[in-house]
Amino acid sequence: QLSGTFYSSSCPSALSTIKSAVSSAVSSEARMGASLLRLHFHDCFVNGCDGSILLDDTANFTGEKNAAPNANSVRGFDVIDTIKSQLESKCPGVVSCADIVAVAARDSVVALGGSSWTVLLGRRDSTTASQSAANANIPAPTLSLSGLISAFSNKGFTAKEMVALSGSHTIGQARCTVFRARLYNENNINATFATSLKASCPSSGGDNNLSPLDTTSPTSFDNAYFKNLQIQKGLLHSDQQLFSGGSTDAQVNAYSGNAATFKTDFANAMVKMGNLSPLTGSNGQIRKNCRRVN
Ligand code: HEM
Ligand SMILES: [Ca+2]
Repeated sequence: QLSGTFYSSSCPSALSTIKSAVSSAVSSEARMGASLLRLHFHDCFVNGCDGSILLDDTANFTGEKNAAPNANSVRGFDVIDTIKSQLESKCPGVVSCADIVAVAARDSVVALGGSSWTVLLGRRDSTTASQSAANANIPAPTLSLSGLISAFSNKGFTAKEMVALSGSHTIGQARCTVFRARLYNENNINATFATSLKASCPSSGGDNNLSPLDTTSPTSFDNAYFKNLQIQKGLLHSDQQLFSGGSTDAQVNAYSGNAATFKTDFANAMVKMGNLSPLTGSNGQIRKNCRRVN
């Protein structure tokens, strides 16, 4: 139902406009590429890729921005706003916020060295958002391997696709508060790695201090994340679960040994993620401002 050429006559410069804005944001701050990728994930896993995560809370509306997985964590909203205002001047009322997020995620991965994919377009924007669905559907870093497999299976993904998508953690940062318990309570962590992380993530305090999810190459979309898992250098509990003597060890080994396979499988899984229940036709709307309904 979505189509790669959806804007080719209604807004021919849509894709190039998004690409330039993402390139410039990522050259000012490489981490922004990671943040934009995550924004698309957290949009799509909550009632589909409909821009719901972009809606601001108001006095009489509670959206997803303050859900537990998003609060003080998800970022990139200003970049999306900049792109939206550029597109509203070029082609008013045409390009949805949900599509901007989907294209920005792809352009971010490419800007940091990942493989490209064709983003199918034509998603429309929601007029609602669900904090409770965000809390329920976005996987937590405390999940076990079976919990991770179920969370993705609930959205139609295989365990193999879950491993590929988790390879997103080859870029970006995480706050001390989400990995502290792993540093201080777990045994399947490289001792030198744990000691060095403890310097910026004390047993109490420093909750917002950041560490890279991929200690080797946090601004390069490569397969170093999987190599780190093999030596117990996963940052999150959930990361290390993928290589912990269970059913996904073999896939981690495969991606660790073959970066090209990882990048191809990742790109294919991203197309699938981008197809999660989009609003099309006359459902939803094209927001003028991504932060509020029209
Ligand atoms: C497998 C289950 C997953 C869990 C449990 C998980 C959890 C997390 C957590 C806890 C953080 C750090 C948040 C913070 O410090 O506030 C994070 C960051 C990140 N996640 Fe995931 N994630 C998962 C899958 C994914 C997927 C599927 C994607 C993308 C397709 C993704 C992309 C990212 C990126 C790029 C960052 C870094 C963001 C930044 O630096 O701004 N994650 N994730
Ligand atoms: Ca990397």
